[in-house]
Amino acid sequence: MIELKEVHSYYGHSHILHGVNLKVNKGQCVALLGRNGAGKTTTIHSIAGLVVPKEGAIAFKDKELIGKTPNHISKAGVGLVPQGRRVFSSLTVKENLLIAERKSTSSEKQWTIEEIYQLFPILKEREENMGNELSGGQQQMLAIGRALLLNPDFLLMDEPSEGLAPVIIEQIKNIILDVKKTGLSMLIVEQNIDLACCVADEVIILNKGEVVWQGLPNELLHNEELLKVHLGV
Ligand SMILES: Nc1ncnc2c1ncn2[C@@H]1O[C@H](COP(=O)(O)OP(=O)(O)OP(=O)(O)O)[C@@H](O)[C@H]1O
Repeated sequence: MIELKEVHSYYGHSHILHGVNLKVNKGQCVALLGRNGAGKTTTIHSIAGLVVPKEGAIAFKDKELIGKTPNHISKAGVGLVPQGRRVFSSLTVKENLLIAERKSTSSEKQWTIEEIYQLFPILKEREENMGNELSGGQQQMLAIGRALLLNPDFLLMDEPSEGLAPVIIEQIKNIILDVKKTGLSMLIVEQNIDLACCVADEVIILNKGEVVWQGLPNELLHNEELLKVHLGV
């Protein structure tokens, strides 16, 4: 589905990604973990076209993404649930969803607003509320709903649990599992190791812009050394 080969990304002269290699297969959910500043968001932004890598290759369904605009990459089928949700605060829930609705020519699944409401019943109840009247968890649901309405084949999620209470994180975890059941391929950046290991088929650890470990969630959870050295647990 998507493969990054030797990706090098920079902010100005700061060299952030030092040859990242990773692959997400069709229907697979991969979690990207690492300490603050490891380069997780930069990796996601390099795929979405928000950062343009200077070297390397990103093949998505056999087409090269590097050099394409974020709009082109989105239309090619890559969805993004950004860090901090970024819902439109001065639009209602329904308006936030309506502006995201788009027919896809590539995706097998065509999401409707009604299906988003089935996934998140609370959004239906709040459909006339403004974006800034929602709780953090509800905003996260809206951000995921908006991304799904663009009918992606591959979804990037940047820290979906950030700043949320444990009970809401549990809900988000179940939602990610529900979305996964639809067959959508996903790459999820997370600080919450339990959430990541519960939803992911495979885990990748980044450190200083390089992949330092890759394996199964269970292998990570039983590797105290790895947890301590790279994740500070
Ligand atoms: N816009 C920017 N300009 C300059 N440097 C940046 C910019 N955004 C991020 N960086 C730097 O790039 C490095 C990687 O940041 P990135 O946000 O990718 O890390 P992360 O692993 O997602 O961390 P976090 O968990 O804190 O979000 C950090 O050293 C950060 O300070």
